[in-house]
Amino acid sequence: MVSSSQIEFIMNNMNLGLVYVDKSRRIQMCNQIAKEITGIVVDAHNNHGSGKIEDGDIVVIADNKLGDDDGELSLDELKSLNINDKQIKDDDMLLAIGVYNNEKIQSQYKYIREHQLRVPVSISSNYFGFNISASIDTANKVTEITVNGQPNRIEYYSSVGNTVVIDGKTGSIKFVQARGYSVRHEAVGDLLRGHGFIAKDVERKDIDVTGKMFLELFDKSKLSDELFGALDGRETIINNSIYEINKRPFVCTIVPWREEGADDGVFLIIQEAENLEKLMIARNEIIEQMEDGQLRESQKELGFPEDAFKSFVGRSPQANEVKYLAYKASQNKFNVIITGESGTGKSQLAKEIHDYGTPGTPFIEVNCNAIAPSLFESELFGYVGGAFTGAKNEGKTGFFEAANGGTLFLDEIGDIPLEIQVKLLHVLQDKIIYRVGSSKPIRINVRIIAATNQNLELMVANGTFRQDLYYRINVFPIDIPPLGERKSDLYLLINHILKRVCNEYGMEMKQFSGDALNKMLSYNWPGNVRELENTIERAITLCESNIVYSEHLRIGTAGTANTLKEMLAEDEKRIIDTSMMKHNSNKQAVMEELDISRTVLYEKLKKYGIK
Ligand SMILES: Nc1ncnc2c1ncn2[C@@H]1O[C@H](COP(=O)(O)OP(=O)(O)OP(=O)(O)O)[C@@H](O)[C@H]1O
Repeated sequence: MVSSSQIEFIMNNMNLGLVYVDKSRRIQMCNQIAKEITGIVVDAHNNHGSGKIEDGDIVVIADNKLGDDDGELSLDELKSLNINDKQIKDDDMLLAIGVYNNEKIQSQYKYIREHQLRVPVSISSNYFGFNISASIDTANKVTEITVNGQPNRIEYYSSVGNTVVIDGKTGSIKFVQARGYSVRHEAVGDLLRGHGFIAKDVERKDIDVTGKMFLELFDKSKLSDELFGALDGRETIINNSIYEINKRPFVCTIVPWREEGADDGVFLIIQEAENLEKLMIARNEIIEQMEDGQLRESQKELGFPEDAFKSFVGRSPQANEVKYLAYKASQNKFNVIITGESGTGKSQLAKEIHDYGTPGTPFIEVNCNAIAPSLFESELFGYVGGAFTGAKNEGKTGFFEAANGGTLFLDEIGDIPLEIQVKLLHVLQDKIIYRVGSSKPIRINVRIIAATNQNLELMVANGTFRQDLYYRINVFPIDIPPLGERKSDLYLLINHILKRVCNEYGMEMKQFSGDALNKMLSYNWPGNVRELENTIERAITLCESNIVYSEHLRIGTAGTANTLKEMLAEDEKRIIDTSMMKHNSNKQAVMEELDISRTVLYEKLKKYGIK
C-alpha cells in the first residue's frame, strides 16, 4: 500500500500542477507546482517584505498593453503618478517612472500605439539619484526594469504589467513584480488603488490554500466555468487543452472524480504553456511511461513476459487479450486464424507471433487475393521443369517449401479458390505436398497463420468456403477488435506512429498540439490503424514547424481515394492546403507559388472547401 505521505511526496515532486476541487467549489488539495506556476507562491529572486505603495514612493512600470493583465490600469490610476495625458489610450505600450501621490514631481514616460514593433522600446533616467531603465521587447516578449543595476525581467505571453516600487523614505526596493501577480491581486492597477502586496521570500513556499473557494484564488474564466460544469455533472472534454488561468495560458486537463463513497470532485491538471513544445514532449513521455507501467502490470496479471508483443502497440483490455492469445499461440505450433477489419493489424500480429515463437525460421507471407486463380497451385506448391507451358526448366520452389520449418502466412484466406481449398486441406492433414507435375511427396513442417476480414462462417454457409478447411484453420482464432472499440490504445499508437514516421523521414521529432490530439481521440477511425497511419503521415508532411496542429489533420479523408482521379484530387487538395498554410492564406502568394490563375485558385478552393 502506498502511504499518504508517499502520495504527498509524489504530488509535490511531480512536474504537473494538480488541484482538487470539491463539489462546493472549494480547493481540497493543491500541490506545490500548481502553487508556483499560478503564482500562489513566488519563486522570489528579488526578496522583499509585505506592504503597499505609500505616498512619495517611486513607481516604475513597463506595461506592454495598457488595461490588460495589469489590474485594469487606467488613465485615472496613472494620475497618481502625475501622468495626465489624454493621448494615452487603452492597449498602448507604456513605460513610466513617477512618484506616488505627489503633484509637484514630474513623471517620465513613453507610450507607443504600434504593437508590432520588432525593436525594444525603452526609457532610462537618473531619477532622484536612482539609475532606472525600463524596456519592452515585443519580438522576444520580455519586459525588464532595472534599478541601480538590479534587473527584474518578466517574460510574457500576451500581456504583462511589470512594476518595481522604490521606498521614497529609505531608497530601498520595496516591491518587485513576479509572475502570478493576478492571483495575489498585485497587478500595478491594484497596487495604485491601494491594494497591499505579500512578502516574497523562501519561507512563503508552503501557503495553505486548502478550503479556500476556487474563485478566491483564480479569476472567473472559461476554465472555471468548465470546471464548475464538470462538478455539476456536465460532460467535459478538457484534455490537454489551452486555457487561461489569471490571464496566463496553461495546458489544462479536467478529470472528474466519481467514486462511490467519496465526495464527487474534479482534478485540474495544469502545466505552463509558454514553451508548448518542451511541455508536450515532457507530457507525452510521462503518459507513455505511465501507460507502459500499466501495460506491464496488466501483462504480469495475464502471465506473459514483459518483452512479448511490444511492437503490437496497445494497452486496452482488448489489445491485452489479443496479445495474450498471440503469446499463447506463439508458444505452441497449432494453426492460427486472425480475424478483424482491414487495417487492424492482422499482418503485423502474424509476423509477431512468428518472430516471438520461432525466431530465425522462415516467414513467408502470401496475399491470396493477389494471385491469379490459375497460378495458385504452382505458387503454393511449386512445380518441376516442364510441368506446364511457360514453366521454368529448372522448376520452382513453392511457398510451402520456402516456409518449411517456419510459418506460412496466408493473408485474405477467404480469397482462395474452392479447388485449391481442397488441396490445402490435404496438406494440412497429411503435411505432404506434391510439386505440380511431380508425384514425389515432399514432407513439410509448416505452421499456418491465416488472416481474413471476411466472415468465413457466412462463406461456409453460402458454400464459398469449405467447412472442413474452416475447422482445420479455425483451431486458434484471434479476433482483433476495430480501433474505434479500443480507443484507449489511440494515445500510444499515435506516439508510436509519430516516432516511426519522423525517423523514417529523417525529421526532427514532432509533437501534436492538445487540439490535434483531441481531434484524433474523438474520431472513430473506420479505417483502423492504417487510416491513423495515413493521417499522421500526411499531417507531418503538411506541417512545417515542430508542432502538428489540428489544422494539419485531414481526418476522415486520408486513404479513401481508390481511383487515379480520386488520388490526384487528394494530392491537389493537399498541395493547395500546404501552400495556403505556408503563405498564411495569402492567395496572391499561393497563385504565384503554384503558378495558377486567380480563377483556377478560387475554383479549387471552393471545390475542396479550403478556407
Ligand atoms: N497494434 C499495432 N501496433 C503498431 N502498429 C500497428 C498496430 N496495428 C496495426 N498497425 C500498423 O497498421 C498498419 C496496418 O496493419 P496491417 O497491415 O497489419 O493490417 P491488416 O489487418 O493486416 O490489414 P488488411 O486486412 O487490410 O491486410 C501496418 O502498418 C501496421 O504496422
